Amino acid sequence: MSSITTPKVNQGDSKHLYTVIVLGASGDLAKKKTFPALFGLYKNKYLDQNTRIIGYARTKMDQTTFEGHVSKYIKLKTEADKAALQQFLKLCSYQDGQYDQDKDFQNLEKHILEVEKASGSTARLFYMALPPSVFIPVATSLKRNNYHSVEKDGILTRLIVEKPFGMDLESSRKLGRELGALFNEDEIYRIDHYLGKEMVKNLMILRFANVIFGSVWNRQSIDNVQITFKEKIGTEGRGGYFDEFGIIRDVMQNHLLQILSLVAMEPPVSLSAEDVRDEKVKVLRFIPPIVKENVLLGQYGKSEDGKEPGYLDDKTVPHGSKTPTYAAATLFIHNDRWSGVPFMLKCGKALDQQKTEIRIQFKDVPGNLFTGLSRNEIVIRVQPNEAVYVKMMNKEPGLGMKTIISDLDLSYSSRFNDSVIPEAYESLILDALNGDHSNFVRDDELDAAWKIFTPILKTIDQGAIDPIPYAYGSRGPKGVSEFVAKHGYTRGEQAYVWPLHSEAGKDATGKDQQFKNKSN
Ligand SMILES: NC(=O)C1=CN([C@@H]2O[C@H](COP(=O)(O)OP(=O)(O)OC[C@H]3O[C@@H](n4cnc5c(N)ncnc54)[C@H](OP(=O)(O)O)[C@@H]3O)[C@@H](O)[C@H]2O)C=CC1
Ligand SMILES: O=C1O[C@H](COP(=O)(O)O)[C@@H](O)[C@H](O)[C@H]1O
Repeated sequence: MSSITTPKVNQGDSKHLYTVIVLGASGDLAKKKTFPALFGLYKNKYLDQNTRIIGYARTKMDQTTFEGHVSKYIKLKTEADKAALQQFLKLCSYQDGQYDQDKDFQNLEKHILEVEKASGSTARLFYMALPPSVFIPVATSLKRNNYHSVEKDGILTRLIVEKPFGMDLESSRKLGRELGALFNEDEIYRIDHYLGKEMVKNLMILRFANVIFGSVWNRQSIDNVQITFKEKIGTEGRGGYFDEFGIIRDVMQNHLLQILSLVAMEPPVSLSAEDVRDEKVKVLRFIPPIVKENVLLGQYGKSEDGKEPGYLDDKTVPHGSKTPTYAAATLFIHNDRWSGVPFMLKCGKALDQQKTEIRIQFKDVPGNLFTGLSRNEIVIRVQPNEAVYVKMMNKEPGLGMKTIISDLDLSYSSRFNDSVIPEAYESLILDALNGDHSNFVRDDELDAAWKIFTPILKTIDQGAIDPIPYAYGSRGPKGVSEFVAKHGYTRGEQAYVWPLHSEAGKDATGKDQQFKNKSN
């Protein structure tokens, strides 16, 4: 049985023991992602057992309430997990304070110093799980009251920053300038949690460690690429926040574009963070801004049965808002490898299913030896049910020479069933502790990304594109199939059913359902 690569066991930066300070510790992100990820690392011994965790936020909480908050989303499967959580909570403490008061950050400093004295830690990782409005005030207060350097005091400081990194090119640059005046680029870790997902991290290996993929990864062989993000849930509970941003800023400009850059970049000189990020920036700079003609927007309404509310039914959403909850956009990369190949990014909320996938569709087979062929596709399923499958034509078993569509299927659940896939946040926090920037967004990468999206976002913000309504729980707005077809995606003549590798996937005769497919 093969095993997937697990992060190297490293107790943080080799010579440093960390105190992790979570700012915004009372919030949603901290409770749903940050604390569970820190616990996951602790439990699996990727975090030094002497690491200390301090929460900081405005809400007043005693230790018991804080522990309840830390534990709320931690899943405990075994008795050993329960025991580990009790040990983990002993490492956690909380301090309340405002986000713009020096005296409160001085109190935090006293708390950190006490913790450092007791644990012997020599490095601080500040994790900003905060809304963008307090981002710079907090960074300024930290720099004034809690910043140390290895050179001056033997203490290392690192800062993890969460998106959104601005609203457009201008605001992102302003944020970058203000943050850059406080911290060095090598102290900043901008999180795009999609870069911590197993299948996104797998992209470089698939591309650059397989000669069979490497040699066809270009415009000569590939017809079009789709990167799709679908969520079943709507904006429930965060409509007010979401309305300021819309789906393009929420998902497409960051998560999907990061995936695109890994799919499309040239091989890096080495796996070093700077070499990888140099290539990602380079490919983004070959992409001109998205034009209106290559965009389709949607906004969800009530579900067909009327049970699920529409986006505009949310009282926190401004009346008559045109904010898109669905977007499809086609980008082109004007370089030798990709010229003319459409990269379609699609994302939406309140859709028929949850999935994130990369679908690389190849050109038609030249000539007319066979008819009714479907195109080859490489599909990389990021989530759920991680998989890589290659759709290909095969001879239908039996007498005759009929073709049938089939697949080479690498489903992680059956191939790597003894391996645990780490949560994206676990992987990224470990990288930050280890000082590895490869899977974090560099400032010039951000700049290149905003250049692609800012003009179309301005057009959308002016209300110049009406979103097409779609029902909650549907495939998206009418026109999506035509949109992808316009940019070259062909569904093929043969119906394709995945046999599922289970009894449910067999028909009455015990044959895989796949063989019931109609072929030429
Ligand atoms: N290892 C694994 O896990 C494997 C799983 N499978 C599963 O088998 C099933 C079929 O796989 P696959 O061949 O890749 O998918 P299909 O080719 O059936 O369809 C996928 C693509 O076509 C689009 N699409 C779906 N329905 C329509 C429609 N009615 N009109 C136009 N476009 C449509 C989808 O778009 P959109 O998503 O945007 O709606 C998507 O881009 C999937 O559920 C897949 O996950 C297959 C092989 C291996
Ligand atoms: O950043 C975001 O991502 C989530 C989806 O993340 P996932 O890991 O669950 O796929 C999305 O729901 C949210 O709107 C967005 O801000």
